Amino acid sequence: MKTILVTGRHGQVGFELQRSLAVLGKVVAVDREECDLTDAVAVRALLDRVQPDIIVNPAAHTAVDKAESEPALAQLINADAPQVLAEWARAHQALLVHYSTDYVFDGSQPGWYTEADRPNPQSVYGKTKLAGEDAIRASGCRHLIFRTSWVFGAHGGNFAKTILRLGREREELKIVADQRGAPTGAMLLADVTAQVLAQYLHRNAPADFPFGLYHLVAAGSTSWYEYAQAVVTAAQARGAVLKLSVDAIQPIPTSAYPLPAPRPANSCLSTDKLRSTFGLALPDWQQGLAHVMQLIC
Ligand SMILES: NC(=O)C1=CN([C@@H]2O[C@H](COP(=O)(O)OP(=O)(O)OC[C@H]3O[C@@H](n4cnc5c(N)ncnc54)[C@H](OP(=O)(O)O)[C@@H]3O)[C@@H](O)[C@H]2O)C=CC1
Ligand SMILES: Cc1cn([C@H]2C[C@H](O)[C@@H](COP(=O)(O)OP(=O)(O)O[C@H]3O[C@@H](C)C(=O)[C@@H](O)[C@H]3O)O2)c(=O)[nH]c1=O
Repeated sequence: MKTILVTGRHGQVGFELQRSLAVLGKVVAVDREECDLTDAVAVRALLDRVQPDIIVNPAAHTAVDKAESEPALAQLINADAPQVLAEWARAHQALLVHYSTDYVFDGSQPGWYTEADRPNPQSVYGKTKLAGEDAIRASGCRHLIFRTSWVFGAHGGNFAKTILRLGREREELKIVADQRGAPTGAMLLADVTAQVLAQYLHRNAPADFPFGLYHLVAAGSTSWYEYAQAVVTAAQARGAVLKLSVDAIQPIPTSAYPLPAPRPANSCLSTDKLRSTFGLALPDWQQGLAHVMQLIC
């Protein structure tokens, strides 16, 4: 039986991976206490003890604005730690599965970003996540990097839950309407990860598996403003008591909502490569959101 190590088990994606990967082998899921990614010695010791065939690393410094004031910590978690995992994977012929972000792009390009498009991150978070990708590629290990966007789930913190909380507290909300992307369910990310890993394992972990970088997001796109409207509409349909009505959400430009970290205006990622390589269909973002709203409302 294969051993699969999952980091960040209390995170949105780490939580869902424990369920999705259980059918593939023995899942060892660790949290920050058991595996502090800022401590390379401890990380190597854990890897030596667990001897994973597959390392799945959803753990990251995901506080986008906070990262601006703690770039060294973000670098340690988002770039240096993946390098440690990758070097161990390379030395032990293990597969490393890693997650990255739409924030590696500056968002100035129209249309859908493909894996061939040049990243140009504008935030510390985006820069350190790209450095993590680069370190994994440079290591020469077997790897799958899934770039995703706007992750939500029932477990953990995310934009949808923030809107629900604010909707209980406030009668009005102003939400940026000029940033577009695809809200992507943590469950979908975990399930697609499991599907791809099943193909890898069923083919007996071949050296010529199509490793590499894949964009993995739900189908469709929206703005944060429309996304907030969808959350409030779904919550009200489920009988949630909110002070906020959908009509009281106002669209604003990014310039009217200044934050420490810049966000890309266009976060839309093409999933053509993932779908054609692995024969997978990706549902609309609304489908995953409806499911999560059932769980949290
Ligand atoms: N959230 C999003 O919108 C998006 C996320 N991604 C990427 O997807 C992946 C999964 O994201 P998501 O599940 O939302 O992230 P979360 O923020 O929900 O979870 C991150 C996890 O990382 C853990 N972690 C943070 N610092 C350390 C550390 N020093 N040592 C060990 N563990 C640590 C956290 O531990 P603790 O529970 O103790 O805090 C937490 O469990 C990440 O790589 C992220 O960059 C990409 C695009 C969008
Ligand atoms: C709460 C709030 C946010 N916003 C805007 C700010 C921002 O532009 C946008 C999203 O807000 P947040 O700060 O919640 O989301 P943010 O932390 O930027 O989310 C990002 O997280 C990282 C981890 C990723 O990798 C990205 O894909 C993306 O999901 O909504 C408003 O306009 N009004 C509001 O009341």
